[in-house]
Amino acid sequence: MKISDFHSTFLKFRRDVMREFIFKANKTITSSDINLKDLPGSCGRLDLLCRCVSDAFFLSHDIRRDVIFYAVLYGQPNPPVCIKFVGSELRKVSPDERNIAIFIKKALKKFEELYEEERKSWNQSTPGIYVKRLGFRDLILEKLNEGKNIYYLHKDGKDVENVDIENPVFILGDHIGIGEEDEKFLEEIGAKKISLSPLELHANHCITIIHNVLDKRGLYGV
Ligand SMILES: C[S@@+](CC[C@H](N)C(=O)[O-])C[C@H]1O[C@@H](n2cnc3c(N)ncnc32)[C@H](O)[C@@H]1O
Repeated sequence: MKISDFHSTFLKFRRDVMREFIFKANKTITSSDINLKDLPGSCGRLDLLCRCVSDAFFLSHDIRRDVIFYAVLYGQPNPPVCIKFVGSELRKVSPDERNIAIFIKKALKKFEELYEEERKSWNQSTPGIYVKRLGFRDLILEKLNEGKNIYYLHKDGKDVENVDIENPVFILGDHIGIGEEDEKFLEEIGAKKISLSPLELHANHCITIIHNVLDKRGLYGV
C-alpha cells in the first residue's frame, strides 16, 4: 500500500476526539517546597503524578496535542489544588519525571503568589500549565456541564473492548485509589466504570493503554 493510500484510509476512519484525564493525587504536596530528590516520599508520590503527565502527552519525538490532563492535589499544606496541562500549548516540557516536577513546582509557586479570590480562576504558570483552587468533584461536575462523558477506570469495571467511548473524560486514582466517597459520587452521576485488565495496574500504565485503545479506534483530536 502506498503511503498516500494509507493516509486516506486512516483519515476515513479518524474521528476528532479530545482525550481528557482527571487524576486524584491524594497525598501530593500543595506547596512549592518540592524536594526534587525525593518525589515519592516528602512530595507525596509526586513521582507517580509526573509519570502520568509523561504518559499522557509524550510520543516518540512528538506530543499529543489532543490531550488535557488535570491533577487534583490533596496533600498538605493547602489542598485542594488543581493543575491543568493542555497538550496543544505545552512548551519546553520533556518526558522525564524531574523536568515535569520542576514545572509542577512552578505551578504551585504561582498558586502561592495569588490571593484566594484570584485562585478561583485558571492562572497560567508556564505555557500550557494552569492552576486553580478546584476540588475533584467540582471539576467532574464542570466536565459534565460541558457535555463530556465520564469514564471511571477501575479493575472491576466493564471490559473496555465492549465500551463505546465518546467525548471522554477518564478518571484515575493514585496508589490509594479515589476513595469510597468519591466512588459513590461517580456512581450517582452515572459515570461508566471501565476495566483495562483483570490485574491492578499503575495509573500511568492505564493512561498508556487507554491511548492505545483510542489510537487503534482512530479516535484522535484535532
Ligand atoms: C494502583 S491503582 C489503585 C489501587 C488502589 N489500591 C485502589 O484500590 O484503588 C491506580 C488507579 O489505576 C486505575 N486502575 C488500576 N488498575 C486498573 C484496571 N485494571 N483497569 C482500569 N483501571 C485501573 C484506577 O483508576 C486506580 O485508581
